[in-house]
Amino acid sequence: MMQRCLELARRALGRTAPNPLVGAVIVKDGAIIGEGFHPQAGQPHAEVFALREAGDRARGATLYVNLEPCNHHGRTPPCSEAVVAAGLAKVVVGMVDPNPKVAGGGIARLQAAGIEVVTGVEAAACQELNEAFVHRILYHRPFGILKYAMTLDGKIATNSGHSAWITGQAARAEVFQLRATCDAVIVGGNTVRLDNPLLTSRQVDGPHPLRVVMSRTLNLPEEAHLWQTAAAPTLVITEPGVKPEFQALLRHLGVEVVELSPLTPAQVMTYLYDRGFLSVLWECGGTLAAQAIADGAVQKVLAFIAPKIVGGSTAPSPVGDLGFLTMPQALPLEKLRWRPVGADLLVEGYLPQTQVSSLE
Ligand SMILES: Nc1nc(O)c(N)c(N[C@@H]2O[C@H](COP(=O)(O)O)[C@@H](O)[C@H]2O)n1
Ligand SMILES: [Zn+2]
Repeated sequence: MMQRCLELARRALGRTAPNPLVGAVIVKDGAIIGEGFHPQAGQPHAEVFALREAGDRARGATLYVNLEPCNHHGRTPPCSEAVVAAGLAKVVVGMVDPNPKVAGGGIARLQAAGIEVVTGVEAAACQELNEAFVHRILYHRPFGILKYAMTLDGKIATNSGHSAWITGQAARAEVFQLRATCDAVIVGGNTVRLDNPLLTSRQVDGPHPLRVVMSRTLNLPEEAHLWQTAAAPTLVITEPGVKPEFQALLRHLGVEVVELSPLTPAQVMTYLYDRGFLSVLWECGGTLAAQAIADGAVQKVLAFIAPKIVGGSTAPSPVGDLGFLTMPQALPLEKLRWRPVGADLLVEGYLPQTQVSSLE
């Protein structure tokens, strides 16, 4: 039943920020009598949809939900009260809500009403599904994912800068899917100049991430796909007073332009946090990727590795200079996983939070 909750919750991937992904199932006499998921911030919570479907049959039933029912008045009223009012006998919870406004209060409210509560069911899967929400709550920043594609000899382009395509169709399809789950995708000016990317999820009805360009100089081509196609919203972040005429042109083309000082990954993440973002995908070149890592703006790394060798002594690599001089300084990835994607290999891992923030 908890797996079913996670399946329902995933239907809203990429659409709930700043809220978590939540699914709920109500079971009575071995049969599902109500289901729901949280579709979007401002909309009812998953539990409410499940309770609505179950109606009066919810009395004496069991609710399964991957996140503790809320116990506060936010954009919506507390689910704990709705669960108590509906007369449920038992609630099975995947994980406690790290939101300080909830943080065990929902469970305590249910128990005080005589409802049996079981917690920690499929806890690891529940934590992983909402890793961005948890990170946002704990660190007051969106969850950063660095994704890159490289050859087996560690190059993201040839000596001359040519990079299309390193990986095959299956890996590229997986990246489109990944973009659909993230709230923003960030590149630097160099990527716009060299690759002219579209940065959408390629899905007809979206969701698409907000496409963010960090550019100190605004030396960007007027004809870039990002502003010549209305495929998804675009935000250009630069420093105060840079090229006001080009800024005006971008705004005229429907691009949002924001000035930040200093223009650093840390500052950009704080800005995106304030806008309510949960997850940010770094699809940038090596220089910006290194800055993002050093600023603690990357929590997870997704490396697509193509089984080919391109060579080249000046061919770029995915992460630029981190200022390390000895191998023991290298950042070890944790919770490593790998799997084939078509003819390529995807390696996933997490940067240790303490080690990275000590670089700041
Ligand atoms: N248990 C649970 N189910 C859902 O469907 C949810 N969206 C949440 N979210 C929790 O409540 C906060 C948002 O409240 P409002 O949507 O503003 O009322 C969110 O931060 C989570 O703590 N929980
Ligand atoms: Zn709720």
